Amino acid sequence: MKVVTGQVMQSMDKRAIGEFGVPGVALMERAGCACADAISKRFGDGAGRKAVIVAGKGNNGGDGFVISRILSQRGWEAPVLLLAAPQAVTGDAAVNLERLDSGVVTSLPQGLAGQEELIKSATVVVDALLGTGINSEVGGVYGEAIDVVNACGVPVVAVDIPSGIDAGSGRVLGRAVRAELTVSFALAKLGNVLYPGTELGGRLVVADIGMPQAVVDEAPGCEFMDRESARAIIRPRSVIAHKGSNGHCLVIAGSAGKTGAAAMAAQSALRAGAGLVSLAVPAALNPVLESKTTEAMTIPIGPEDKWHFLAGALGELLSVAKGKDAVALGPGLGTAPSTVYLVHSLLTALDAPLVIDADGLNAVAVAPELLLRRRGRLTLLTPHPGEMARLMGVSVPEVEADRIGCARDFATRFQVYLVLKGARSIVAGPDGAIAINGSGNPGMATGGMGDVLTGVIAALLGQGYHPFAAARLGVFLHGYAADLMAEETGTRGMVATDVQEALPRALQRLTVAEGGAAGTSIN
Ligand SMILES: NC(=O)C1=CN([C@@H]2O[C@H](COP(=O)(O)OP(=O)(O)OC[C@H]3O[C@@H](n4cnc5c(N)ncnc54)[C@H](O)[C@@H]3O)[C@@H](O)[C@H]2O)[C@@H](O)CC1
Ligand SMILES: [K+]
Repeated sequence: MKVVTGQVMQSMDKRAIGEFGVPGVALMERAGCACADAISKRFGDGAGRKAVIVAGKGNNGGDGFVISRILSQRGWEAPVLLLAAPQAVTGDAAVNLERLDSGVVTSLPQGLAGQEELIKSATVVVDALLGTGINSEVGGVYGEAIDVVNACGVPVVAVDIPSGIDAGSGRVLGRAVRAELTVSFALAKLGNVLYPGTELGGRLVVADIGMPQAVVDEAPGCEFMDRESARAIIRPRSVIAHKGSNGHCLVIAGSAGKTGAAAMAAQSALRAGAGLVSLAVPAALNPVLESKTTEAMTIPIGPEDKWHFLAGALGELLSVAKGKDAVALGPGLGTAPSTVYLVHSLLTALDAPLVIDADGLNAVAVAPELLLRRRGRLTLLTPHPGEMARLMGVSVPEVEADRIGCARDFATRFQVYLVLKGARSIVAGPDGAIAINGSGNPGMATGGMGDVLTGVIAALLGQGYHPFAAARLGVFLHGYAADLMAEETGTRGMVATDVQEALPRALQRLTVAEGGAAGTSIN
């Protein structure tokens, strides 16, 4: 599913109207109608139902006027509380304001004070205060109105996006409405799918409002990874496949106390469909990993009494890496200076597609310019916000304030593919392309989940997926496996090996056709 910024959506509206001759009032009619339909579907129709529409003076309010008219025709009582003088309403919104029966609209330029009882008596409150036109922090009467709506205890349906959310980032501009359902138009906005906006919007429905297909197709946006997008990437496995044709991955991982990271990365690569997995570990750890893993082949590297990799392991590792289809570097490596040195040498010497995580990233952060010396070889990094901050030399809050910007900036500057992990992981390509992952849940906020993702992505790279496809499918599959686990056992107490073991089921669900896939509800 494509998602766009609020600004892109506004220019799409202009293009549809100016270039394709679609009247703005027709777009508004379909937008209002889609909201009314969603409300009817959720609450039914007929007498005894009351929708209180809280409207601003822009086109978001205009949609609210249409909703009032349509619900009234369906037997609802649908009063409009307009936070402006009627003469402040212009354009398509004014056309729809005039179409309302007298007595339906109460003009309240001073705010909602005194309307609390009416609002509390509603079946549903419709939030039509602010949409993509929001241009500053919300305060004054709009801010107070948002507080009243949030305090009323009645289900709220947001028109396009909860009022107060920045459509380009999902940020709360001062304060924002909390809705149980959001009906967004033509395409979802970034603010509908990124936190905290996505959480405040509740369930999201994206409605077709008759935007010309060319306008939709040509709009610059990014991909939101949902089941459909994952299915479009995933390739069927050949019935005559053999272990050699499903990719041989090498995992370079482990140090004292971190054998689990190595085991999970290797095992997850197998669970994500790798044909063969070799696991190179510091020699002293080999007995532990021999018993921890069954299908993966362990390769002891370096002196028998060493619990971490030494710089001198380069030659051994390069010969082990020969002929491998993908290499995963980093899980549980530790940060011993000689290991960091080894990672730097491997960066410039390894030819196979390379996924770097965890301590591998900490080593890269010391000298990120080494990435540029990989000269056209494929590199994929999977930092969490802390690692991203170290890679960029900025603070974690700076990363969190602009996750897409940071991911894109690093990926284009260092010509790598990058997954910035976290709720709604961001995938960035060296050309600046962006995807946002839609799967996953808070149960994943535990140690080892990153090692599982590294294994999954390495397996996909090894099977020949393009790195941007491997990263997008990998993050979705990883989160989707966790979602399947959560369906069964909830999110508390979920551990990384649970997700690892659910990977085959997630793959199976994504490759078996789903009946009745019509509809655009995404969560
Ligand atoms: N033809 C179109 O452009 C269509 C637009 N649609 C609706 O129109 C919305 C966008 O409409 P607009 O561009 O009129 O913008 P909005 O209705 O989102 O709000 C803009 C109005 O709010 C004011 N405003 C901005 N930030 C504010 C703040 N922080 N506090 C108080 N007031 C603030 C602006 O001065 C402006 O008057 C979409 O979200 C969607 O709901 C739909 O009807 C589909 C068609
Ligand atoms: K709204």
